[in-house]
Amino acid sequence: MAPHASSDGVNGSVNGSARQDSPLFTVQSPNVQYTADEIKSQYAYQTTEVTRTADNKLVATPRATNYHFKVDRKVGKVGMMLVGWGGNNGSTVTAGILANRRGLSWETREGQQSANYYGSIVMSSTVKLGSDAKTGEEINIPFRDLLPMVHPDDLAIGGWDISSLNLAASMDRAQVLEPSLKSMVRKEMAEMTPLPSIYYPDFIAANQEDRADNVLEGTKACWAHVEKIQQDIRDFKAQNGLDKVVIMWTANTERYADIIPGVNDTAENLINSIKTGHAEVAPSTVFAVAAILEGNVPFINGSPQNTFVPGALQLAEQHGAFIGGDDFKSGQTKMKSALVDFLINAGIKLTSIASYNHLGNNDGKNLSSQKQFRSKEISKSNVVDDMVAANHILYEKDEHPDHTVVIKYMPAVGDNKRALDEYYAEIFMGGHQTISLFNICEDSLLASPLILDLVILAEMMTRVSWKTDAEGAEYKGFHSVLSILSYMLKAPLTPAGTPVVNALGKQRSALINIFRACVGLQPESEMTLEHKLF
Ligand SMILES: NC(=O)c1ccc[n+]([C@@H]2O[C@H](COP(=O)([O-])OP(=O)(O)OC[C@H]3O[C@@H](n4cnc5c(N)ncnc54)[C@H](O)[C@@H]3O)[C@@H](O)[C@H]2O)c1
Ligand SMILES: O=P([O-])([O-])O[C@@H]1[C@@H](O)[C@H](O)[C@@H](O)[C@H](O)[C@@H]1O
Repeated sequence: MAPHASSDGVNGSVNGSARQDSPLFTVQSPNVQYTADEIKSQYAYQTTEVTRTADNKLVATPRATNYHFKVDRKVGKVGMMLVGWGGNNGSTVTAGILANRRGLSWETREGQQSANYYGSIVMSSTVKLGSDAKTGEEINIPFRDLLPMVHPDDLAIGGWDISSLNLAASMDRAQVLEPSLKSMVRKEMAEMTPLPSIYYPDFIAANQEDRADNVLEGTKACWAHVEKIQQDIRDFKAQNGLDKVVIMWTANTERYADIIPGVNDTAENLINSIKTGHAEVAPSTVFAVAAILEGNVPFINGSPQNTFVPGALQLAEQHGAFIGGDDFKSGQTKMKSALVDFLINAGIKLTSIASYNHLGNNDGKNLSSQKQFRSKEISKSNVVDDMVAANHILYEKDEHPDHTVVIKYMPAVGDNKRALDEYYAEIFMGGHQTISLFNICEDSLLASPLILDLVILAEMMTRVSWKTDAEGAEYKGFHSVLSILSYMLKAPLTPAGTPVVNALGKQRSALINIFRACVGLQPESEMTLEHKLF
């Protein structure tokens, strides 16, 4: 088959094909074995265990835990199903894949523009592999070459929307892409039509009702909805000959669901609540349950609502299903998670963070409703907690900077969100530093690459397994909650009882170093002793 089968335009899907794995590098080590199908590694996980003495002194003890990792090298054919496919993000990421797949370039006011995957950590960032044996210079490789990952060009694309517009009309409605580019993908996009979806009006803003003309019967959860979504997944897989599907929620932000004992607090209660049509089960939770029960269908929540109520979390763990979320970290918050990390680690005491933004797209329209805004306010506000808590020199226990989040809907600016931030800090000897940022984020052009990274990395994790050195230990998958995805998310979901890390640098290092461990490589320490000890 050609590297990328042209889109066959089947409703709800666009065909793709698998790309074979030809590694850019191999690791020469007794701890790493390569076969045609697998990479197996033995890895000494180095940590430092800290204990406290009776007189409150700390004792640090190096520890090494041996793990065995196994990577399935066969990527197979992968599909991405977007909930909210007809939205700004959904139509933009779809056009982006088509343009890259065909190697398009188009005329803009600034001249000729070629398709790219800028903003994707997988496709457009590099990582340090090591140093040249002869010259000592850094050797950096594309992130995507760390492990055999699906190429976004090869993704089959499908999904659902409560709006019936085909993807060409959705692309026009989004007003994100250049007309010259749109004209080049219009025909293919026009052949893509979102599958009808479930619509429970109470969970999104009332101002969304005018686009809800592609909805399944029923305005609250029912088991038929779960079964219909599962059938849609199976049909999509069959139509495209897929080995795997990843589902991404990029539909509107929902209000938070109340956590109600007996309703959504356990897996059993949640399933029963769906079966009995309880009104407090959100569409996003119904999609998550359908994906979890379908099996081997990772479900990622790109929006801030609490899709993963306790019952959904328990169900995912019971089924060993991968879930991840919440809320793409695309612009204002991504900048914040890097800047706050830098300032506090530089010993500068942030005392106030004011984050305002206005935008004019449909996301902004939905967020103009208080309940939906509240979901976003929560995800945008918690992003500094871990960095503040880590520095007890600057902050007393439970002390934190003032932090406010304001979002206004201003239709005129469309998808080109204006983010205005002020960071106010105490510095040496009573001084103050004020950092004022004006950040025009083209929201969908920043979020679309994150959708690809989340899908590619979630699929990658379905092909990674691990075991300990224990006698008779069996390989198994990572925990159901994919906290490894946190770099792309504002409010990273983590396994119960584990810490939430928002610092952008730590998130990226964790992702890279776990992938390095899969091929038996220790983290890059950046010590470069070879340049210091001679
Ligand atoms: N930079 C960003 O764009 C960004 C960043 C972080 C989070 N997000 C979140 O991503 C989501 C999508 O953003 P967008 O700009 O594409 O918004 P959008 O409003 O353009 O698209 C959302 C789509 O979801 C559809 N929809 C709503 N309810 C649905 C349902 N139950 N089933 C299927 N489809 C449904 C709508 O019809 C719409 O087409 C929003 O929740 C937003 O908060 C976006
Ligand atoms: O990722 P980020 O730029 O901090 O946050 C964004 C918000 O500022 C914006 O108001 C909202 O509409 C987007 O969905 C996104 O959540």
